[in-house]
Amino acid sequence: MTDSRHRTFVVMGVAGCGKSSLGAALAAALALPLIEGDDHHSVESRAKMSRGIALDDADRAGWLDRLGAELGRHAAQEGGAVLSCSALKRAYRDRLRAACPGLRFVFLELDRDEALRRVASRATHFFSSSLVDSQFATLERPDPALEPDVLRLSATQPLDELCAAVVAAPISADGVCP
Ligand SMILES: Nc1ncnc2c1ncn2[C@@H]1O[C@H](COP(=O)(O)OP(=O)(O)OP(=O)(O)O)[C@@H](O)[C@H]1O
Ligand SMILES: O=C(O)[C@H](O)[C@@H](O)[C@H](O)[C@H](O)CO
Repeated sequence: MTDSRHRTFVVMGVAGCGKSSLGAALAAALALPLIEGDDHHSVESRAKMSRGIALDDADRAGWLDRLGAELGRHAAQEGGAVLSCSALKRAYRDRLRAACPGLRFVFLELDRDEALRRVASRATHFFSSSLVDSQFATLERPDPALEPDVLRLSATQPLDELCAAVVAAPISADGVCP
């Protein structure tokens, strides 16, 4: 029986990996609400990123708490949700896990050159392409042994294949991806 613990997802990774694209596709495929992480940054954080200044732990703390609260609310009221959120560090992911137990993460892996190409090709987005290197410097890749609730996928796969892989991923009795 599927419950909200099995239907609450965070699509994570560096800028440009495809979080928003896969998040939207997954939310549509599973008829779940989408929480776009970028919509919940403070005005100050968005201004920093537009100026090419990377966020730090303090900038991200309140943002992660707002996202955790949104996840918990949607899980309780709507049986799940899909969140697009960089969640670059283990501590950030743990903060979300604490706010919404049973989360499943989807890590979209992308190399630096392709991330830079994708970010630089977006003319209107607030995120400065000069920040791509800082995203990789901050990223703590999930260790499968320590974070078994993370499904790793190559971000270069076509969107429909990524979406199908998440939907088909096995779930163990405690709600994590084996
Ligand atoms: N699977 C994919 N294959 C090829 N291109 C993709 C794929 N997914 C997304 N893209 C493209 O990569 C760019 C970045 O995608 P998207 O905005 O979804 O990434 P993001 O991780 O949400 O980025 P950010 O965090 O900076 O907002 C877009 O131009 C999008 O069309
Ligand atoms: O943690 C962060 O540094 C931010 O969330 C960034 O990752 C951006 O929000 C995003 O990637 C650009 O849209």
